[in-house]
Amino acid sequence: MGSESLVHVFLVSFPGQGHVNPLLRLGKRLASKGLLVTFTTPESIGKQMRKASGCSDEPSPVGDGFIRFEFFEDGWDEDEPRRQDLDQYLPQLEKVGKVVIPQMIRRNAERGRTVSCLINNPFIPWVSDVAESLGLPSAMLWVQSCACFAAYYHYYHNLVPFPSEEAMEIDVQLPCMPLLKHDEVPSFLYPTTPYPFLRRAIMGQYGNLDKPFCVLMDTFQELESEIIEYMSKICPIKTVGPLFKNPKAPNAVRGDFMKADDCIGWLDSKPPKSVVYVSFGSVVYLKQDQWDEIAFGLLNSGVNFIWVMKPPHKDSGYTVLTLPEGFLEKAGNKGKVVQWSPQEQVLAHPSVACFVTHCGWNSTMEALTSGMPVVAFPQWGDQVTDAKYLVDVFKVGVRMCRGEAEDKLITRDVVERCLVEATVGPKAAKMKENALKWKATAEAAFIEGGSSDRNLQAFVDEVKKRSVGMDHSTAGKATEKANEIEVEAEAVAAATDGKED
Ligand SMILES: O=c1c(-c2ccc(O)cc2)coc2cc(O[C@@H]3O[C@H](CO)[C@@H](O)[C@H](O)[C@H]3O)cc(O)c12
Ligand SMILES: O=c1ccn([C@@H]2O[C@H](COP(=O)(O)OP(=O)(O)O)[C@@H](O)[C@H]2O)c(=O)[nH]1
Repeated sequence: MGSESLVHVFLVSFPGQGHVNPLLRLGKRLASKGLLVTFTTPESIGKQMRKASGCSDEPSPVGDGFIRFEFFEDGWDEDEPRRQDLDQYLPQLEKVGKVVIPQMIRRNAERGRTVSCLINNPFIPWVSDVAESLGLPSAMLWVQSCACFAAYYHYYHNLVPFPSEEAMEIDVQLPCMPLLKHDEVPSFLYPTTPYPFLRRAIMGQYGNLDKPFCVLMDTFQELESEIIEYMSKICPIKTVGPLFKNPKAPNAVRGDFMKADDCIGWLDSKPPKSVVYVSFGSVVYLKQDQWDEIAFGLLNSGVNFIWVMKPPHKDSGYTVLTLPEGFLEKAGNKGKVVQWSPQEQVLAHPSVACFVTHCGWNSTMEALTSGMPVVAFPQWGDQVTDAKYLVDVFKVGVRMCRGEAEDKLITRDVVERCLVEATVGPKAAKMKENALKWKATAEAAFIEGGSSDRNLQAFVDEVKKRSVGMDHSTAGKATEKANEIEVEAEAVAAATDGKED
């Protein structure tokens, strides 16, 4: 069957690695169940994805369906530094997206690829408005834990007290969740967060939560059962994780912004469970003094290690981190420093003993599903909550810090102690045992007939059902509406021409 005759879903992603990865993985899972999937995000990132991962606009076969990429211009010059400022960039994306997404959908319909459903991830809630205005169903993929979803929900609706300027250090009790200490609540909710724009970006989604007919989540029933059950009564949640596992399409299509450095050959040469993998994800950037302590901690502990040292974005304002003098020589063949790693492969490798992680939700799911114990080094946002769960609830980790808000230098001795604790002795063995249990539970969820697979199938069936109900007049209406929007946009562009800075 050609890709034209398939039900077509259109995925719109916020341009961050931690957002693209889970949405693209969802796209691959949907394609493998027989849908045509178009994935879009701004061209600024599209360019990087094409170069690093070979993403193309030609449909690639995935299982019974296809996936293709179609990027859009966000209206700013290639090297516009304002992209680093979300308070400026998010409104720009919304302004442009509300015009260009309907145009893309119309062009697709004209080419025989009528779109049946729009799916977005957080930070771009206006995608549901676009869907609504076109008469299309929409869904949202939540890319953090259900626990964090619940925390933000209760904050947004003022359902329980959160830390405030009057009472900074209060603990937070949410239904069906362990008590969160004040610094275990997603840190964007602290009154003192240095990232209020990320709080606004997340909260935007809650203002629009009545629009998507389904909230998909990259978690699984058995991992967060009580809170999933609780929140399911309030929101149309479907857990579909771990999304990075796709039995029918391993690794074919990827969305990395940077090409991964090869380190698998090096890992192959190391003994089983002898390597510590250290990565802080795609956005966290530590300070130089902390970096130095980690470097010495790694050297002093004598472990083998792979350490990801991602260069900062040129407009981020961060100064490039350096390694202590003589570090690489001292580490010799014991250590490998890379700019970007093939993380899924690294976590699956038998030589790796533990993962020093910033506890981003993607990394958290990848670690659990790979049966990998962690050393938790959270910084901000959901990371501090994920760290609490990894250590106290899932029991697969040791805690190395409590987050950036603590503003505490973690010394080399502490780094060394945590590395030893996570790799040798009875505590390490127990954590590994727990991690392997999570791996098995995750596998049972994503294989055919598991909880996540059933939820995904139910979602696909629902999209198909709605697309049948959506006769040509609805599709025609979407095209008509897109035309109207385009005419309006042209008028707006003409009226504002030359008036913009
Ligand atoms: O890419 C960004 C940007 C950004 C800024 C400018 C620009 O032009 C493009 C992007 C800002 O904040 C982020 C925050 C993120 O938090 C991360 O989001 C994940 C998914 O929500 C969580 O799981 C992780 O813990 C958390 O670290 C992840 C990101 O990818 C980003
Ligand atoms: O060297 C690296 C570092 C990270 N990742 C991937 O980048 C994503 C990071 O997402 P996460 O939610 O963990 O953190 P964020 O970058 O959003 O803070 C995960 O899927 C990782 O597998 C990777 O492939 N190579």
